[in-house]
Amino acid sequence: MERKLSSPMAPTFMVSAPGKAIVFGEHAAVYGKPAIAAAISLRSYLLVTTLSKSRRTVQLNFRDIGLNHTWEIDTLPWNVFHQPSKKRFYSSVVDSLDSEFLEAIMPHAQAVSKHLPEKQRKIHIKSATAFLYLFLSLGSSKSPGFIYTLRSTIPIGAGLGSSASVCVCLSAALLIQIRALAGPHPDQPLEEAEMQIEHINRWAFVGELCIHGDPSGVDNTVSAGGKAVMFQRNASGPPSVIRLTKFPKLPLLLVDTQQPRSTAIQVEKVKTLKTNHPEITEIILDGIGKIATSALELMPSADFSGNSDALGHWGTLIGMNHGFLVSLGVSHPRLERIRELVDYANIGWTKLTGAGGGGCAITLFRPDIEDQTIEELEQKFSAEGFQIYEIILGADGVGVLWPAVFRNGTNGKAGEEIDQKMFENADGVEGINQLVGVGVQENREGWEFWTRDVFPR
Ligand SMILES: Nc1ncnc2c1ncn2[C@@H]1O[C@H](COP(=O)(O)OP(=O)(O)OP(=O)(O)O)[C@@H](O)[C@H]1O
Ligand SMILES: C[C@@](O)(CCO)CC(=O)[O-]
Ligand SMILES: [Mg+2]
Repeated sequence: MERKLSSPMAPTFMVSAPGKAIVFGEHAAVYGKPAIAAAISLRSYLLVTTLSKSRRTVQLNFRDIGLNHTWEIDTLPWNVFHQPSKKRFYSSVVDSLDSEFLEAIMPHAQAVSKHLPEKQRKIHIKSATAFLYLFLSLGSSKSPGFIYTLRSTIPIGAGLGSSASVCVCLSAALLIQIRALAGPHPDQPLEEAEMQIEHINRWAFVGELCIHGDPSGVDNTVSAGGKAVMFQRNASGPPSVIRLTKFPKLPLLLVDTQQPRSTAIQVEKVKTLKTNHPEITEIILDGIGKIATSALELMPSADFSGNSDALGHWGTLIGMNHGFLVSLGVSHPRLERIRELVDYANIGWTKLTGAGGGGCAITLFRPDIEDQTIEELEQKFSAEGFQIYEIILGADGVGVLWPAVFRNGTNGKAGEEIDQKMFENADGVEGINQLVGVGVQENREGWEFWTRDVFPR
């Protein structure tokens, strides 16, 4: 059965999904080793506006990367996607990309931002490809016109799962539009909510495939489900995912090198190393997996507040994990500089997080470190051009604001629509958070999440 995207009368709505920090196991996760990751309080927000019946266009307005492109719905390659032999039904499990689909999309994705320098254009093409693949897989040629406006507070290409959070937003929005999802609502049975998260997650993975090449699926899994997970890819079938209900409250600092890089390229680097030095690389990847397993074993007994033993064990594992990642060639001099500054001060353990090659590092502080010592370190980071993020681990997963109206009158009149221009023009991260940030208590009103609070913050 083919489902139609919702009618022209549908109200404007918004979806949101978090970024993530991988605490243990990046890169090894691609090769089926376990990884531990947590959703963070930085998020992406996608506003979906339905156009009047006569305007049959779809507009992708991805403000953070300066992408704004409109396609005529009738000119998109629906015939290729909807061939009887290939039709991807809304409930299918898709775990690889179809080369014929990609070929059909390519001219439409490449039509974006023709006049930009190659590097920037590549970013646009990746996002447009992910969008078109999902839109054509899930939507219908009879679709009314839409505008998809996206803003994110997650730095792009910094290892914090920006791509996955965008893909989760796109997947959730499209599945809502074809009415393949009920809820979320507060009295929804847990099992039903979990199934819907999984549905969103699977299509988000397809988006990640368009952006990354060979993603393990850990980023979209933790972004969709929120909180924290132990994730392990299986040789066939879906990955094994354990939701971690007792994730410790960690004294953590997140530092961005501001050195951009692409996850796909870093993953490719490890692949080449594995081809050239299969045995040694396998030992390293296996070692990383053992670290994640060991960290998980420590967790049920770990009360990290004031328990220096448990904290110290995790710290040692963080240091070892980083060492292995250095051996895989995915660190960067700027990441090593962060580690060096923390090591000199002897106040904690540092590892890169995400794909490396730049991007972010996490530092776990030793117990009883004076606030002043941390402040001094933060000043050094700022002076050397590093950016510090304050994050909370264990954030909510994907959520919906339906309809997208202000509930309490803090930002606009209660009941007034969050219109596209207002959202588009929100001033930077602060402006986005003030307008719609679900981390801001007043803005949470009206948002519904499929995830439940499994551990206290
Ligand atoms: N806010 C955004 N707007 C539009 N596209 C985005 C946005 N954030 C990420 N993307 C897309 O995702 C790509 C970056 O993904 P990439 O996987 O390289 O980095 P990341 O997801 O931030 O880091 P990691 O995968 O290591 O956690 C960009 O090139 C762009 O195509
Ligand atoms: C580097 C990697 O392990 C994590 C990227 O956040 C890639 C992946 O698992 O898809
Ligand atoms: Mg990514």
